[in-house]
Amino acid sequence: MLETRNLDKSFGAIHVTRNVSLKLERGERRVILGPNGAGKTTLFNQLVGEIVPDKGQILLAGEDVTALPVAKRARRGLSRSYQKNTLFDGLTVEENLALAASVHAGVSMTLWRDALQSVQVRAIVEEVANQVNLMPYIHAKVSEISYGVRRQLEVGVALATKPLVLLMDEPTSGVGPEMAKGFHDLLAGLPRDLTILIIEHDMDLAFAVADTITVLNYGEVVFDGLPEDARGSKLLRDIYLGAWEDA
Ligand SMILES: Nc1ncnc2c1ncn2[C@@H]1O[C@H](COP(=O)(O)OP(=O)(O)OP(=O)(O)O)[C@@H](O)[C@H]1O
Repeated sequence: MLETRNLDKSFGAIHVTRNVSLKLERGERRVILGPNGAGKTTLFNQLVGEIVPDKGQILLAGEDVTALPVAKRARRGLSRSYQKNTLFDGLTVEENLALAASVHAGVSMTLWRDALQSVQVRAIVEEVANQVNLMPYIHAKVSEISYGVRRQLEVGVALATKPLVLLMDEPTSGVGPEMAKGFHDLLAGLPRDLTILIIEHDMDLAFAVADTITVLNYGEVVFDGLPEDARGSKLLRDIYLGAWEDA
């Protein structure tokens, strides 16, 4: 569903992505691990089209999207849930979801309120709000909801575009342990045919949700395989996981 072939990127003398080849099957949930500065976010930026790779290819559902700009890639089904806040504070949870859904549904709007008049948009909003447990906050303004609920809404906004592939950059950063556990439950409730790629620093969460794990170091893939093999690998434990588990 999502594939990179020999992706390579340098910023001047810094080689940040080194010959990265990944292949995610439909419905696969993969976690990307790696120390600070390993090149995880830079890889994501290339996947969504914010950064152009120097070499290599990116394929989405079998089609080469390497040259496509961000918006066109998104329309093909690649959606990113941002670590930075991309919500409209003055609008309600429902309205934020409706705006994202209207883009997918191709509903034309002269006013943002028009989005909620569409039956198709309303159906997506309801479905997504249930999936990410936002019903209790549906009429609250974004400025009134907690940080943790905002993070849920960011995932909801990404889901409302009905993606084939969802990219999440540290979805639990800055939330407490209880919220992180809630996020695990949230992921468990998402459609099994949705392909998900997550950058995650919380090791427990990473091992709990991942079908597969990729470890990056200095921009290079140093491990690609099953979580149980990542846990069992002495090299990885010593270099990456050990240090984090002891922290
Ligand atoms: N636009 C840029 N220009 C120059 N160097 C950059 C740029 N973006 C990233 N880098 C460098 O590329 C390297 C990889 O950064 P990146 O943010 O991708 O790592 P990361 O694995 O996501 O780290 P973290 O876990 O801290 O978020 C770092 O050395 C960073 O300083």
